[in-house]
Parts: sequence; C-alpha cells; structure tokens
Amino acid sequence: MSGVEVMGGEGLERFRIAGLPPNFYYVADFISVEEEASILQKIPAQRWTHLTHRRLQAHPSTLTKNNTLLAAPLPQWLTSPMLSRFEKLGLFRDTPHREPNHVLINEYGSGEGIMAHEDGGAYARVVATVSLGGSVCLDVTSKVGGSSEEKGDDGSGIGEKANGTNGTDRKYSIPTRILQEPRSLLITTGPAYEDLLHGISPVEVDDHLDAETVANWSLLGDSHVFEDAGGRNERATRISLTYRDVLKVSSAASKVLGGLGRR
Ligand SMILES: O=C(O)CCC(=O)C(=O)O
Ligand SMILES: [Fe+2]
Repeated sequence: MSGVEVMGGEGLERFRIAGLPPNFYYVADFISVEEEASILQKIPAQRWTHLTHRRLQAHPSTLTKNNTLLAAPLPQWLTSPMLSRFEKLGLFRDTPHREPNHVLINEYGSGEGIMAHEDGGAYARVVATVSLGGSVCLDVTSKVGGSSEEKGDDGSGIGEKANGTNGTDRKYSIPTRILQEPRSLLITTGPAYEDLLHGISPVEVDDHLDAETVANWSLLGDSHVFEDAGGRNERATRISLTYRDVLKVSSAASKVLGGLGRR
C-alpha cells in the first residue's frame, strides 16, 4: 500500500500549479477523446436543473437540507475510468470515504459562468474537476478581495504563500486564472479549497491568455491552440464533472425514516 501512496505523492507533485497557494494540481489529457465522447453521451438529458447562467445535475442525488448524502452508488459511467485513476494519484486517500461519493455536473454555454464562491463544509477538502467540451478560465480570487499585490498582507496568509514558493517558479498573485482544457483534471485541496474563492466569468471570450496571466500555462496540454488564436479562447459549451467526498452519508434505513419524518 505504501508503494501506491509514495507513487501517488510523487505522481501528483509534477502536476502542481507552481506559484499559487497550495494545493492546485492540473493534469492535461486526464481522459481520452473517446472517453470524453462516451461520458458526454451518457449524461442523462432529463436530469438537468436549469439555473440562470448554467444548468446542473447531481449524482447519485442532491444533498438533503442538512448536507447529507443518501447512500447510493455513483453510476458506472461516472466511476470508470475516473476512480481508479484518482486512486493512482492518491487524491482521496485522506478523505473519510477514501473515494468520491458525489458528482456535480455543470454545463455552461458560451457567455455563461458561475459566481465566485467557496465549496464549503459539506465536503472533504478535495475537489477533482474533469472538464469536457470547451475550454474555460477559472478565476481564482481571495476571500478578502483585491489582489495580494495591491493589498500586501491581507491577514489571510495568501499573499505570503503565493510569494513563498521556491526559486525558479513564476509567481502568481491572487487573483489569477486557471485555464481548464477539455479532458483535463483540476484538483483543488487544502488551503486552495479553504482560503480562496473560484468562479467563471460569464463571457464569450477569455482573452490575454499567456504565461503571465494563466497560472497553469506550463502544464497545459496544448498552449499553442491559445497562442495561435492570439491569446483568445472562444467559449464553447463546457461540461464539468466535480467529484467530491460528502462527509455525512445516511444509510438506506435512515433514508426511509428521514423521508417519512419530512412528510
Ligand atoms: O465548472 C467548474 O469547473 C466549477 C464548478 C464549481 O465550482 C462547483 O460546482 O462548485
Ligand atoms: Fe465550486
């Protein structure tokens, strides 16, 4: 087991987004084109909830009001091949259930996005996001607001961490952007999960994309695509699968009782 753990740790480290507060990791081409197409085909069309600037669905179900997951397996098209690859990277090895038990699927059309937010206390501090379809920039901002450059030490320690990475790495002050290509995996854990906000601006084009403004530029699968387009990314429909470990899970028995109790 320790072999896997050591391998997992080393395996993950080369995907770290350097120059950002820990811990963001970006893995380009985490799934293949065929796997992407197969998943896109299996997302059930009747399960979408429509919101103003995106639509979403939750698997196996939405959480109850007190953030409890009613125990049920994830569908196979969401677990294979993801979970074994997550395990190899050691992603959920320290979370309560040792693997994700919940997936939120978001779909954004061009010009759609999601407000800056944090994912909060219902989940263990690990989110694994698989992107499908178009590329999109995730805006990473401080909870306190403003950039660490402008504000100096804002008391959160974020500016300090952003500037405290070693030697040759480029430093990125918050706010910054993470560019998510189709078929990539973004992992957000620890202080990156707890101390920062993330959102997607509702625009039709992400522009000025380059090594200065995109924190994971050197980890991109194909930065030439964006260079060749003059630093622009025309938004196309993007779907994200966000894998998490919900802390509170109720068994089938308490599901029945809870269900009766609410009537
Ligand atoms: O689509 C994304 O990558 C972000 C989604 C998100 O932040 C969330 O579902 O909490
Ligand atoms: Fe989120």
